[in-house]
Amino acid sequence: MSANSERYVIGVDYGTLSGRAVVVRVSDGEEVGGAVHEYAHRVIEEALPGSGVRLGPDWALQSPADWIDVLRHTVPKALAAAQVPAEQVVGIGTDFTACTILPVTADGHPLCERFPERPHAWPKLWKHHAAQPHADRINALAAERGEPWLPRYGGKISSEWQFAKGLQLLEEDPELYGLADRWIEAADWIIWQLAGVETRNVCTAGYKGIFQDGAYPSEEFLAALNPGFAGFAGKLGTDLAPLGGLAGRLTARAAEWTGLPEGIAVAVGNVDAHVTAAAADAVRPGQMVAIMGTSTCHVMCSDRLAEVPGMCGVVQDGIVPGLWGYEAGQSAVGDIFAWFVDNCVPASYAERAAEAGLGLHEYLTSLAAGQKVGQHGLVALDWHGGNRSVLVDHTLSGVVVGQTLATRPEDVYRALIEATAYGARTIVETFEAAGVPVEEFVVAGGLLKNRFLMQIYADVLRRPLSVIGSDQGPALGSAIHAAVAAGAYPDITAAAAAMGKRDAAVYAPDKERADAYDRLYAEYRRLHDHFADGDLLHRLRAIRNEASA
Ligand SMILES: Nc1ncnc2c1ncn2[C@@H]1O[C@H](COP(=O)(O)OP(=O)(O)O)[C@@H](O)[C@H]1O
Ligand SMILES: O=C(CO)[C@@H](O)[C@@H](O)COP(=O)(O)O
Repeated sequence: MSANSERYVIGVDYGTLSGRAVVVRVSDGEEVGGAVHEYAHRVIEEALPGSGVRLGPDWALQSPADWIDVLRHTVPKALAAAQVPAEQVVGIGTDFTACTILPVTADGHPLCERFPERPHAWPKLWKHHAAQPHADRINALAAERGEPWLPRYGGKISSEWQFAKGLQLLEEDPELYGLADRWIEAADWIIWQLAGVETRNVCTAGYKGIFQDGAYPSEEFLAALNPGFAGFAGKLGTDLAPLGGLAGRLTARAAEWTGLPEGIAVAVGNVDAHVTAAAADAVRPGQMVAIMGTSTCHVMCSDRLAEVPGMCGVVQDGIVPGLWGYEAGQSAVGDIFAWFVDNCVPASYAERAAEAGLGLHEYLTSLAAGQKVGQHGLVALDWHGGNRSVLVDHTLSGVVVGQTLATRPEDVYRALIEATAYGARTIVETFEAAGVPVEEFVVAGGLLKNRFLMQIYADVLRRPLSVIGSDQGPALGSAIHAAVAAGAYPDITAAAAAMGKRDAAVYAPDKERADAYDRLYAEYRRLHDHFADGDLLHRLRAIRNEASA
């Protein structure tokens, strides 16, 4: 095929701090150009932009204007970097963090445009954890009534999800709740902006919107939570669009933002984690893909339906049509290392790192890598951002046990990395115990760059790690969905086989280290089970909240 008859697709990935676009060749998945745009407002955690209105603990918001800026900046830059004429682009696909969700009017305008001084008018980012009390009530009532959907979510829904955040909106700002004609995932809102039509994708509706077997939780259930909540599902959508489907065609307005031709295919919205499975060509049953960045998401297709305790969810067609899609997760992974580096390392370390020409992560890693397994005498719980799986409790918090006067920053840094690996092993073991085998563990995401960390995971998990062949997994995955929506491939599996990239067994476990880690993992599990009921950690959280109210 001559260069100017090649077809290309654009994948846009909306992350926690930035958005990126890649231009991808349809025939083989080659990424020919890309661009990143940092959100001007980053994560809004302390005060609202403009008004300065203070936010409570565990709040995390984003700005929709930042998302449009990503389209304006990254797509033209990525096209220029790729030296691909816009006329050769046949489709665009996007993925978002989930459940990043916002109240909008019937024509799609975010309420924060009209009410910028009201916290509940803004999109709540996935890691907004202030709806935990609402999630607790939903879980308690669902368990009491034996709601059939609850086991599909491992026995508990998360405070990150649509219903918990929606109930918080109703109870803390009922007037805004009334003004919100629609309550929509950012994953679907961005498609509305691109294609001019409101669609709801199967993936976010199934995992974050409790849509199971063709229905949301009943009006009766919702009314029992709060009579004003009875009609909440009316703000969602029941006509769900399949993954890889065509949501619509690029509007003139979106063509102007992006420089792309009006009328090209816009793929149905999707989630960053779930699209990455296609990017790694890992959409067959038993291939668990761990997307390791600020948080870790574990996604896996399976041909069997099982109730895995503490999983985020199992959704029919949730990753690719025709299979059950499972998701589990760890709320904070890279975020824990970032917290440590930002708050717990003395200036002398920063100086030595700078002298060595290293960042603090790399410097601490180089020091930690010289130790034997267990030499630091520590075991930690990776709960600094709460526990998504398998405990589903965001009011749990981090624990480090075994510190002495000899404990050094690199010891704690290594213990925190190990804790996240133990958390991943807990998830894998829980799936297998529930009858859903994990046959291959595939890693994607920003933490791949830390080879020492990857080796710890291989040793702790006692299994080889396969690695995605792209450092822009979600954006590549979105591009693959765009190719399907544009009709270039019959389905996601075929497109993933042609365009996705994976190297098998890149990290192999070392038997001696794996044996040593078995002992430490047993200690982690004891500590995990000891603190799992949240008795002490919940009390501490309540004291903190009272003191900072
Ligand atoms: N060398 C490193 N070792 C371990 N963690 C790192 C390293 N460099 C960055 N991080 C962490 O990786 C996370 C960013 O991951 P990335 O995949 O780029 O982001 P995102 O999850 O937002 O897509 C941050 O939380 C940061 O603390
Ligand atoms: O919750 C999900 C997927 O369901 C993720 O979007 C969320 O953890 C955010 O992921 P990142 O840490 O931004 O990669």
